[in-house]
Amino acid sequence: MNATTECLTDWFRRQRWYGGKGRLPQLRSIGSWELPSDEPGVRIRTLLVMDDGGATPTLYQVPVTERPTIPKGWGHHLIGRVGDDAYLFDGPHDPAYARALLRLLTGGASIGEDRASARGHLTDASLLADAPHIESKVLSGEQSNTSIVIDVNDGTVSRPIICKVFRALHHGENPDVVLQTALSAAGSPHVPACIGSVTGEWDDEGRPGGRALGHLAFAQEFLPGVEDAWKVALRAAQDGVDFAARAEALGQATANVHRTLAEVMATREPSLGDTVAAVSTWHQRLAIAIHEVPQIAEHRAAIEAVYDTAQQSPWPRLQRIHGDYHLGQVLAVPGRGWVLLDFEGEPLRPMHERDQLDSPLRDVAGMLRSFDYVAGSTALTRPGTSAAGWASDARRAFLDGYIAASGHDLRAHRALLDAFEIDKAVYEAVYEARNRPDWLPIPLAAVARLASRGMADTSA
Ligand SMILES: Nc1ncnc2c1ncn2[C@@H]1O[C@H](COP(=O)(O)OP(=O)(O)O)[C@@H](O)[C@H]1O
Ligand SMILES: O=P(O)(O)O[C@H]1O[C@H](CO)[C@@H](O[C@H]2O[C@H](CO)[C@@H](O)[C@H](O)[C@H]2O)[C@H](O)[C@H]1O
Repeated sequence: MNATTECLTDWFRRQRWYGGKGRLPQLRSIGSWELPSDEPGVRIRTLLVMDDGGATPTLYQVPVTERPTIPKGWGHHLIGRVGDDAYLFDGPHDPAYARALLRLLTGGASIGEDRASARGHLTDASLLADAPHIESKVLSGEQSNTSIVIDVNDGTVSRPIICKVFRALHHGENPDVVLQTALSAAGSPHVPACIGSVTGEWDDEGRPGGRALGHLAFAQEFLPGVEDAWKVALRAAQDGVDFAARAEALGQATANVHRTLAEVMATREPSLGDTVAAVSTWHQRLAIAIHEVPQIAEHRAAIEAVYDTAQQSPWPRLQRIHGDYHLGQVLAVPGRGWVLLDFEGEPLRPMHERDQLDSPLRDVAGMLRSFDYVAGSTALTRPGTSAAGWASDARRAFLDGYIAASGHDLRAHRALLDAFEIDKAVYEAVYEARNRPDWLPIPLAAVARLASRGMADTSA
């Protein structure tokens, strides 16, 4: 371990994006590259660091800057001291890194060495002003990656963009970049306009050819001062404000996004092999969940009966979908409507499963669960208040909007939709047990309700 990697170990544990939660990382350098700096005395590097401490190794992207002094107010971005005369900082918080990243992205050049390198890809320059003056800051909040909001200003017009720096890296295209770039290029108003991305290549002994290739960063239009749909919906539910019209519009936006994805990317009729594989994934997930959350076991037989019925139902065409769709992934943009974000898929699923064709019903079920979460969270945080009626109205309106805009009568796929919803609630039970045990009752109640209601009930 070199001095830089050594100084990262303790800092890693405190990072929101670090997957090792509470465990000491075992770090190993895989490679690095240096970005040209426009500030004398400042060195800008991106390190690729493998953590071998978990059940499977995880590769992280760690942009760092080195400065001879600690600028005023920068103490909490300090990673440590390297050598006698340099301090190491968390790169995304350093404007010199933000400028260098933007130059890489727009320049289209490749940078780096044999072991690891990066290349910029500019897809739409229209959102970037000429000879820009740039200010940057890292978006606060619970994020699995690190997003830098960069204000690009040509002296007259100021336009913010957001550049998401992916932290955990995987071989293969990142669906967040691929799907939003495709939707943006097709003119969809339901995603932020895309500006470009950075891809990287690094040594990976486990892969044929010994090399891996994946996305490192993604730049989009930033929509300032907007709220996400979770906040908007929660406030409406708690204030007793009807949400049906907005839920219906969200159903329409979802159907429009699915339609555009089906037009510009591959689709196929599901084969028997596809449905068998999907149902087997539900069963595997159920088995893992019962192991981690034993309260689910009493519903196992009823859940498996729903899965059996779903297996025999007709399945709609497979296509690319959002993959981890919930109210927190949607922005309410005044004058534009609902804008979807974060097409990276469920963080607890391996990346190679997330870039496959999938059923659009997975997204529909995800959002139905999210309305139920609004009611569940209201009951937990405001004892004595019920938003159950609000949630069932919102669920119904969302389905109505989706059906009207897509022309697909989802209620005819009721058993299948129930199966996807149970699968999501089972996933949520594991997610909550690991991350927010106080919220576990929300998905557990849904599992019990959905497992017991059978297929006779056709209400939303
Ligand atoms: N283009 C954007 N405009 C405005 N806010 C955004 C934009 N992209 C992301 N955000 C904000 O950043 C948060 C995290 O973004 P997300 O893509 O979900 O990142 P992560 O993959 O790290 O979870 C969002 O919930 C939203 O509040
Ligand atoms: O946004 P992420 O990709 O990190 O998604 C994960 O975290 C979500 C919680 O932030 C989790 O969503 C669950 O809680 C939401 C309320 O906080 C609720 O609206 C969702 O319906 C519910 O699934 C998501 O499952 C998880 O993958």
